[in-house]
Amino acid sequence: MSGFSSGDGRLQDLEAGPSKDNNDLNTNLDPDADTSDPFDIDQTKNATPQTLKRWRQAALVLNASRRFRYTLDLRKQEEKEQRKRMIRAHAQVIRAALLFKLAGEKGIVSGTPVTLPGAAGDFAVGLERLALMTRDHKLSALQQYGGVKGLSDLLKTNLETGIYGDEVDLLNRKTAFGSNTYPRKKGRSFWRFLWEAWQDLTLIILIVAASVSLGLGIKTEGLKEGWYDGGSIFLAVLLVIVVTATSDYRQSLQFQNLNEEKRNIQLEVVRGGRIVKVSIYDVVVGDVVPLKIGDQVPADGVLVNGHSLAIDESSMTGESKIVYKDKNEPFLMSGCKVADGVGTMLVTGVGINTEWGLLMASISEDTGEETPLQVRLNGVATFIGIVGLSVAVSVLVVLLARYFTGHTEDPDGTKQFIKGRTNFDDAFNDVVKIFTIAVTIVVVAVPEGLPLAVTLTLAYSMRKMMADKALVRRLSACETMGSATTICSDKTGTLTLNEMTVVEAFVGKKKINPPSDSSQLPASVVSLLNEGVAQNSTGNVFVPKDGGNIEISGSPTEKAILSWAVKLGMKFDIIRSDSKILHVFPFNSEKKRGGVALQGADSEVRIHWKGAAEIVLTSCSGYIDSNGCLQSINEDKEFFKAAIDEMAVNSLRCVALAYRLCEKEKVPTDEEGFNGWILPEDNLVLLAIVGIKDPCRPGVKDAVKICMDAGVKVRMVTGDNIQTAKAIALECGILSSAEDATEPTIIEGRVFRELSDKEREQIAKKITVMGRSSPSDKLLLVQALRKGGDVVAVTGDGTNDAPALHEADIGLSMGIQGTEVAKESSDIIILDDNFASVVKVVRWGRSVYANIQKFIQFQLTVNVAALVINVVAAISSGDVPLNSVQLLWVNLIMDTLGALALATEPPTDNLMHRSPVGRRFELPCSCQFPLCTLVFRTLIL
Ligand SMILES: Nc1ncnc2c1ncn2[C@@H]1O[C@H](COP(=O)(O)OP(=O)(O)OP(=O)(O)O)[C@@H](O)[C@H]1O
Ligand SMILES: [Ca+2]
Repeated sequence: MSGFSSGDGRLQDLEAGPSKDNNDLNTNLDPDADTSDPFDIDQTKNATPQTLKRWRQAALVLNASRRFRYTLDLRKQEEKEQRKRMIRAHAQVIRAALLFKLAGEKGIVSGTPVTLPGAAGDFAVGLERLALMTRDHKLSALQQYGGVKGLSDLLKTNLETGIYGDEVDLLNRKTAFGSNTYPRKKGRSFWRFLWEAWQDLTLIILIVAASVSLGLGIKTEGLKEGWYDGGSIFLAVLLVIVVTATSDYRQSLQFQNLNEEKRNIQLEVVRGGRIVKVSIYDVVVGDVVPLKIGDQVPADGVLVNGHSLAIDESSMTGESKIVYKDKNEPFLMSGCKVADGVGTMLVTGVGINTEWGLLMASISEDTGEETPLQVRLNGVATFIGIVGLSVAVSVLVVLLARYFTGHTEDPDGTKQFIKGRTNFDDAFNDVVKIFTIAVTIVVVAVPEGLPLAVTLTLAYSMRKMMADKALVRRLSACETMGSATTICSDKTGTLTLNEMTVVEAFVGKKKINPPSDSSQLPASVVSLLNEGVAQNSTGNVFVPKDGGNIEISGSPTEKAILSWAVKLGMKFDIIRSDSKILHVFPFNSEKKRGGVALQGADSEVRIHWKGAAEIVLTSCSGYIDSNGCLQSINEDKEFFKAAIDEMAVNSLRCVALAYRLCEKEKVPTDEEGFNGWILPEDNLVLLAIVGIKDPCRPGVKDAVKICMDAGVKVRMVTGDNIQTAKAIALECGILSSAEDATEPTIIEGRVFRELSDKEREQIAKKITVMGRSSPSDKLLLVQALRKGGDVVAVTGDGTNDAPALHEADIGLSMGIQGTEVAKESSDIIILDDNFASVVKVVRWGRSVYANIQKFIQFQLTVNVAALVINVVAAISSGDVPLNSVQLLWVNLIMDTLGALALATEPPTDNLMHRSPVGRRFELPCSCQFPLCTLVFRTLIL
């Protein structure tokens, strides 16, 4: 039977899982070995619906609704997909119906799309017409308004500086066009849960039995004495119902809150010239929203400008197709993801007026799912259930036989049943009693509480993890995290603070000290540098008119470089308007650089590149020296390489800035040409190399140590320079000494990539630090480690980390720096981006296993004890020592209260001093759990 370990009879420490010398971990890991056992699903994360269906069918369940609570509803899932398709097809009709219903419930949506033909509020364009235009992708309508520019005027928006954005303005927009919220499907009420808890086969049988026994009791013994049996059963049943309903209700509230949390995305919009962070619910029509790779399109809108902007519309259309957006295809649909490129959009439709909003309003989000533990405990429960059932049947047969053959006596010695003499009422009464006993034995024996206990424990640790800054997106991640054997963490932001400052700068061969002292440089160099920084950036610098502090926004690396340039004297707005951007190649982790083509006032076309220093350096053929003269780089390449290495060894992140001129003939003339234009990236002229400091997070060293003690290996997979990676790894204790740091302990992504599958699998275990990795290297590492039997947790923030996050046993995304796409592929979101929080998650995960083990021991001993006593007694004396009322109370305490109590046991420090349970968690089974406890319990009972 699955779920039962091979069991060598040794007594196990409860919280330990398998002991340290357990190295059969690797033997049964072939992922597709032995699929004959339906309960043998070691990863439910990417399990097929067929597999899930199979284990459900294989489980012996008396109370399906109880055991499969909070598991994935396969049918509903299908319905959801259908609904999505339907909404695409009949959006208008559904919207009308929904609004009608809402109006009936009392009109609560502001800005209901009424058919205002012309204007809406202060605006010269009506909501209905806007919605129609976006919905049907009507380019002609947009042209009628005078294109995006004309539309923005109608919406009183400035395409550069956004809407004005004060309270009055926002309110106006909300009343005219609605807000970006949608009516939620209401959660089920407590009464619903009560009602459902009652509909449970065994409980119904018990209620019937209780009624019969109550009636008979009162009839034969009078009201005063006779209520006792039936009444207690009633009371027990009632208690079970109330406790179950209450815990279910609380859980559902918890999931609702979590969903709220998940949906409340924070994003940047441009308002009043500055970039501000707002909640997705606060986006209004007219907002100008910058989009970059990994973002979710927050509302319906049109493209203002964009560069190779590609949108993944699969979440709406269902087909995974990447659509490129440009002037001819400017309509953006809410809910889709940016797959590539950068752009800016003008919001034209929000909330219920978008298809996304409609979808959200009409689909209830109960993301049930099963966890590996649940599956395997179902196996255990089924096994025990079968045993219990056979015992119950034999007890029933024995008791009935003894009764009808006249072998049973009342306490006063008279025979209970004498053929022909005992009247029907008495006999019926006694038979009902016997029957109740049999049913009770089934109820007691079938441990429906087992799978339930898992959910309870998981929900509890989920709540606790939340308090520890980890938002659990998939429940099963809690438990899987407890069995993790390795964590592949990225460096930037997780191990480090992500607070970057430029601390070293080379211009030419001259080290500028302090790095922002522009007096050491000729003006021509400074202005070229400033141009490269200001234009080749996704960040923004906002200088308040009233002379407040300068606000710099963007990714941490961008921010560091921008503020360095500001100190050098860069006037962001002026430089931005001095030259025209022709084309952008946005920064991505694969190429590790980003570029931009500019046309200056002198109509010269310059291409600026900025990226990982040693990579940009290889494309340079010259450099500008500190006097502003162009030099050939050939003899000096070694000098620059050494300079980069030196900065990297001091744990600095190195970024190089370079540029080149572009011949006029090579510049495309039309939009089509620009879209396919690959910016020339050879023959560059190096402008500067900057070293950016990003200090280690305080506390990370301790967290790494805790992991090591717990037998969880920490690996660093970073896009940064390998020397920088090494320095940080040493600093936070991932590498113990510099001598350790040889290949393959520390390896470059490129080297790893080029190995064969087999070789990769072999060396993956040895890798501790991987530098200059691309996101696909991360995926390769995860695959190799998993093949080798590791349970892998992966952290990631970038969009292209998504495959690795998906592949890993547990994907952890970063709440602050992480993109929406990464978050969506992850199982847990680390809200403070901190590695220490990851470690706390491990601890809670382990406590899940510990609690489940305790619960199983508790439940099994009681179960077996109760069964043994009854069988022995029934066969030997024809009576059972525990009557149904007593049995019921035992069961009640075990199944429900026991689960509640043991599920919420907090973890002990001991948990983090053991090796991880790995992929095969051993459940304590009949041959393992302490016999003495069993005997003891049997005696007590
Ligand atoms: N905005 C940027 N513009 C230009 N170059 C950048 C930018 N951001 C990072 N880089 C360069 O690219 C390199 C790696 O980037 P990548 O995105 O792959 O790693 P990361 O995600 O920042 O690091 P980690 O993987 O540790 O989280 C950096 O070392 C830096 O030199
Ligand atoms: Ca990264």
